[in-house]
Amino acid sequence: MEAMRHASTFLRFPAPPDISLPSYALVVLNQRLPRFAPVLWSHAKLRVFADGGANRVYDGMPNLFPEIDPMEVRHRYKPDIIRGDMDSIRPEVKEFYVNMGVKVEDVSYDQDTTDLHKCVNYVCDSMDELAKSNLTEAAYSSQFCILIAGALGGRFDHEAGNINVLYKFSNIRIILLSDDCLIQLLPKTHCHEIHIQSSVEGPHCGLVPIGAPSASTTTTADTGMSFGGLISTSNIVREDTITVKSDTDLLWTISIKKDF
Ligand SMILES: Nc1ncnc2c1ncn2[C@@H]1O[C@H](COP(=O)(O)OP(=O)(O)OP(=O)(O)O)[C@@H](O)[C@H]1O
Ligand SMILES: Cc1ncc(C[n+]2csc(CCO)c2C)c(N)n1
Repeated sequence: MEAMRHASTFLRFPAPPDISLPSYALVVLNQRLPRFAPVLWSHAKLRVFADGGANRVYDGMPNLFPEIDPMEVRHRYKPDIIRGDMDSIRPEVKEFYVNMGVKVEDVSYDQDTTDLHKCVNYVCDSMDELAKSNLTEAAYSSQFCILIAGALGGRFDHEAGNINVLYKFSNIRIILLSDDCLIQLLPKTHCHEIHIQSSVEGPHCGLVPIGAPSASTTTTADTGMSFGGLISTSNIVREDTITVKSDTDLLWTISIKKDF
């Protein structure tokens, strides 16, 4: 079985010279903007604000650059699109981005999917176009990922909806991020090789079987896990590379360091 490689090199600043960064899109949600948002922004191929996520960049990005005029900062961080049901973006924020020429797409006719889901659909459609023009299918699927800023914290229904998007799009690498941790899905179709970036992440980590119980998950040892039974939380990363193989899809989570 083919090993899938994971490495949160996108968090490292400056970008490591010896390792190529994955090609990724950035989606900003309506939750506290991570302090490392400018690092994620700088290498993103596509930048999308999910509805009220626009308010977070408009209000929060200037705070990360206190020495620069707030309006100048806002002009520097211009997204490719703002998409969602448009019930959270403030009118003056919408006007600001529309005046900059940003497309604002109201997709409120769909009341069965969240704004994050709608943004992931947009990224997939855009990347299909890019893939056709630029990359081979294999290179595209192995390298490309979607980083979701502001996916955790606050309302649990939103967090659950965000995690559900990982399962709905299990064939795409999607990484949920907050200031404190990241979460991604490890599909059972692959064995996984996680290369820990110890300057920016760890040591706390977990493997959580939310969708279905696991009769066998192998890391350093072999164990069964189930939600309601044993789950692997409050672990400490002890190796540079973690390998995981399971008979069920698992959530991988690791803490993000406070001081990088
Ligand atoms: N507290 C939160 N925690 C995690 N994710 C959030 C939170 N608040 C919003 N989000 C994410 O940001 C996206 C956009 O948020 P926004 O508030 O604009 O959405 P919404 O669909 O209007 O939500 P609501 O349910 O409040 O009407 C949501 O789809 C969700 O993915
Ligand atoms: C069973 C069920 N529960 C809740 C909603 C409502 N809902 C889910 S996503 C969404 C859009 C939010 O931006 C809304 C309103 C639904 N449709 N079906």
